Amino acid sequence: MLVGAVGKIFLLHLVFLRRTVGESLNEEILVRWNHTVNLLRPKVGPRWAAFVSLAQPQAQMSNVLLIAVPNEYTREVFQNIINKELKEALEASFGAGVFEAIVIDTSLGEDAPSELPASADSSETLAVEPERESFFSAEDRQEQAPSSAQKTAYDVPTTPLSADPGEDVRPSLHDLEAELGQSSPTFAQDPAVHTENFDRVPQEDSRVSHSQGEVSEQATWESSARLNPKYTFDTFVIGQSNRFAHAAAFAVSETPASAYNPLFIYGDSGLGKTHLLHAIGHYAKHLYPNLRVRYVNSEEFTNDFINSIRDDEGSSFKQIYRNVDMLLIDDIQFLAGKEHTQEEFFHTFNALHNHQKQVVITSDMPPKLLTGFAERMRSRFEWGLITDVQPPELETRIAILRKKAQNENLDVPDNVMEYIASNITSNIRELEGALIRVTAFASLNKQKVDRPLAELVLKDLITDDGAQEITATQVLTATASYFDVSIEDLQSKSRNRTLVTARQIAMYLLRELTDMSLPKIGQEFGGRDHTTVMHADRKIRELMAERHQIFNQVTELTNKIKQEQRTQK
Ligand SMILES: Nc1ncnc2c1ncn2[C@@H]1O[C@H](COP(=O)(O)OP(=O)(O)OP(=O)(O)O)[C@@H](O)[C@H]1O
Repeated sequence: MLVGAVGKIFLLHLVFLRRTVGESLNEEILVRWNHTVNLLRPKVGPRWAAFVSLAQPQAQMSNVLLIAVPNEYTREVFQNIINKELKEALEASFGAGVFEAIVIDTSLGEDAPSELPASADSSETLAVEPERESFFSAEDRQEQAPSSAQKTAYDVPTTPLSADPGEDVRPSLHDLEAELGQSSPTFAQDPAVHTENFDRVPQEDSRVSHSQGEVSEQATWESSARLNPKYTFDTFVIGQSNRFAHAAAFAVSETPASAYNPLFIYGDSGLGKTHLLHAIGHYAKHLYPNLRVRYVNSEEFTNDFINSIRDDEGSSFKQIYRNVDMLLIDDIQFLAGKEHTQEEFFHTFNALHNHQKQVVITSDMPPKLLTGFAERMRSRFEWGLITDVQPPELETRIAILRKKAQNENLDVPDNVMEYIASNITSNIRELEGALIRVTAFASLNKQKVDRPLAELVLKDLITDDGAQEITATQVLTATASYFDVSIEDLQSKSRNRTLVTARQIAMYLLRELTDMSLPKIGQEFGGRDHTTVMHADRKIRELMAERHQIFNQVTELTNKIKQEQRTQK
């Protein structure tokens, strides 16, 4: 009963959030936020008041208020310099027990300062306590993060706003409205406040260091969390299509098992679900270094389960999956119809949930539409928060390409990014693939990247393919015939040089041209591990920019597969 009620409350939150995030922000939150801002500005003084006006409330979920700020630096200011004042103002406006989750939304202010003002020794306008100032280094951050011994439920306030329905601890909206007055400006809407102060911010001091992307790739991947170092919040571009999912993911990392449990993210292939899942793990581990996080694809979960039965090691399976603080499970749809694995997952889920451990799930469908799942399983998926990711709109696609180019040190003019982003619209993996091809071709031929070159390279990739899907069989058949080998050869364990290349190219093409997950692709090659597929994918991407032959082989094969697909329509 209680559980059902909790589920309903969270679903109501979802509906509420949809409204607040997707359309207009709930008026009550705005009023309370304006009140917060009014309290905060005089307390923090002119230097930091300008930062306050850059923030905007996004939504309130239970006792968590999501606040968006334009960049990491502003977040640091909120979290470390004016945090005490913020908490007091929030309490006065939203009531006791409400705490903030601060997310970054770059669209909020491109002019916002991204560095610490040189003269900002903090003593000028706000008496900053030494320990808060010291938060400006990554090491300090680590030191201040709670150790597992100190933590109870990750040290987050646990009193939800509505903990006791009979006792509303919030100040009344009426009081706040009265206090604010009808004509009181919303600071976030006041352009004068946005620009005020920032012109004089010197561009120096890089003490704000973000270590989450700096961890050694090998070390991280090999750790039990199994997180891909490239998939962090830093590398994730926020747009209209994923804003809500990002905010929810962020809140979960900041307050595991407190904000929503489970968090269920669904959407079509290649739209960033896996990326968000890994980002949650990275950031949660960054904030709580002792947190035990485990990322797993549902197919690997199935394999682990089956192997544990085969090897009579059920207890070690339970040990692995039930002794985590955060389970990140990808592509849950692959458990469809797998009765016994589902049963095991059901118990794993219950064990974790009952012990206030966070579960995050991704899927290609919302829980209600997941076929092949027991009802009790689906209803559990609905206990927490459900959110989707949509295909990104043009601006976000361009921003993703820009970020990708920046991360990989690729020099790509704007009009080329626009061309790619205008033509590849529904899958971010394909978007990235197109960018790689164009830059690889330019590098191989020592040409500069420009629009005619992009059109030439992508002429066969950018076609109206209709809804027809490319299948694994098509890719394997085409690759085998191209290299004059058999499909069995591709699937074999042979290390023959030609076969290794052919196999890796086939894996790369399956990744780029189909919706198949890494484990699923591995299965097509005699049950190889998903990390082998990841390795092949990365290797071919690199080789395409280094070796003409590989670039040509990949391009010719892609064209061949696409042509076949068109003739079949
Ligand atoms: N908003 C984003 N910002 C930056 N990169 C993104 C974003 N969304 C997706 N990507 C990139 O697109 C690629 C595909 O994303 P991802 O694997 O997370 O998709 P997915 O939804 O999990 O797909 P599938 O369901 O097929 O597993 C990844 O390289 C990821 O980093």
